[in-house]
Amino acid sequence: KKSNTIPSPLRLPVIGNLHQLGRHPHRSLCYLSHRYGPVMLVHFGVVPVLIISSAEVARDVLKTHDRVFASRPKSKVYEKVLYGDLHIGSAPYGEYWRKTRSVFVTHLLSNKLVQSFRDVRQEEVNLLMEKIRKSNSLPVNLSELFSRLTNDVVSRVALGKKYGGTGIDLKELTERLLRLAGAFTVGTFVPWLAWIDWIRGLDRQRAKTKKEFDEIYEKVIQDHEDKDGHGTDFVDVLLAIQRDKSIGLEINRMHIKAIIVDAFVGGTDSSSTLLEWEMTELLRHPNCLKRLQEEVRTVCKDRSSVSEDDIKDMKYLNAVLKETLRLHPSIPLMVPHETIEDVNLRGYHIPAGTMVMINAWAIGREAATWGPDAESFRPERHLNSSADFRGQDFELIPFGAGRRMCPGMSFAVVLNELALANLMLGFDWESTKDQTETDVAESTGAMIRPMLPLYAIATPTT
Ligand code: HEM
Repeated sequence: KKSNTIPSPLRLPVIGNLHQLGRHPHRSLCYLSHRYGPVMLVHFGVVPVLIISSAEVARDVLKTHDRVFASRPKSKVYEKVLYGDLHIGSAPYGEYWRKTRSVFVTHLLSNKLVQSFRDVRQEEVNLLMEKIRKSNSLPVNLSELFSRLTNDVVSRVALGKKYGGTGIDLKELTERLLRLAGAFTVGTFVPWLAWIDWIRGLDRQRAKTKKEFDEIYEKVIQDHEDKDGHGTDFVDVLLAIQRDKSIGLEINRMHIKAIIVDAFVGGTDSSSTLLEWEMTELLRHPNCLKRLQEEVRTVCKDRSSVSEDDIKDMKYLNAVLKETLRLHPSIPLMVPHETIEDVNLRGYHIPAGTMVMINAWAIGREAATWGPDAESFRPERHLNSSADFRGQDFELIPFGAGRRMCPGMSFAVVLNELALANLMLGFDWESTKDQTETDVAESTGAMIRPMLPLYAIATPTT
């Protein structure tokens, strides 16, 4: 039977392998997988977690056995800080998840709708450029500006306006929510130590934040109902779906709030983090920065801004995006999956109800696929390669793949490319530090951004 036992590092009583995870579990699990293989069982406290660390096995999980691996583990944290299983990201595989996800994809994030918010994106990117221009070549905090950009775009698309100046700071609240949702909770993995979370005050903070969120969204929905509008923002569309029961999904206020939170939680930090990593890597690699600027300036000769129509001709821009997503997937361990029935994976028996994590970070750095320079930032590698992040190529899965793949990918990519291209056209860039020192140290948590805020000096080109 030995050959059928899933390789697993030795574990300690009570804490299992938690002591081996360190500050950056995606890195520690990657190193462990070099020893134990791409299918490895570790224990987070008393909870067994299957870790997948190669493109080949990810294909088996997300394509061959996609349905079996398509559920999510139940999360007490989601119940305390968010709306539990009502979110698309946390709902177990089943009828509710299928229908809500279909609403999200066809009614909120269809290609047509993403296109219809084109003016919103262009206006917000223009505002970003304006703010940078005002920095007068002094160091500017790009992390803060990128976060403002993605929050404002999602806010306008989802809620119809930015809610700035109304005493409501959705950006601060979303950041707090993400921090609390991602904070390590002892009780999740060692239930009889849950009192530690209580002493740390985590439960209290989560309840408080949830209440604040709930009150704000209540007000937002009320505003929309009072207007009785038939607009196109997410709340309008969801209220219309609530009235018109023909799509077979009964939704109430809690569902609407949960879906709006999905747009904020899914679409703000992950997108601003991507811009931060792109600029971090470009500042560290001035040759790549120069090549990208040349491409953008050639395509947009004599113009002061880049439009979305110009992007399709920018091959190097797309290569920079892919290379950044390969080395710095915003959510390196993706969102945990759970098996809905027993399955045989590469000769190992995986029981129903097993938590599964796919290490997209490790997969993006596999030397077997990406070569000996897998750790280097080299966008050129994508120019003659067909590998894409759209869920068909398992060596590049920053948005996941299969049934649970990120439904917001197109939304994120179009804003990202527009913003980055404009930054390249409008400014010359200089790091505030020696280029080799520009920091690639990572934050902690489920979402990995640069540990320190990114500052740079921008000199307008016109
Ligand atoms: C750079 C930006 C983004 C990245 C890197 C990203 C990445 C991911 C990843 C890795 C997953 C989990 C996939 C899996 O479990 O297999 C996910 C799920 C999800 N994302 Fe994104 N995402 C981004 C932007 C967005 C945007 C803009 C939205 C919405 C406006 C969004 C909404 C969601 C939702 C709702 C899910 C849950 C899907 C489900 O469980 O069925 N994401 N995303």
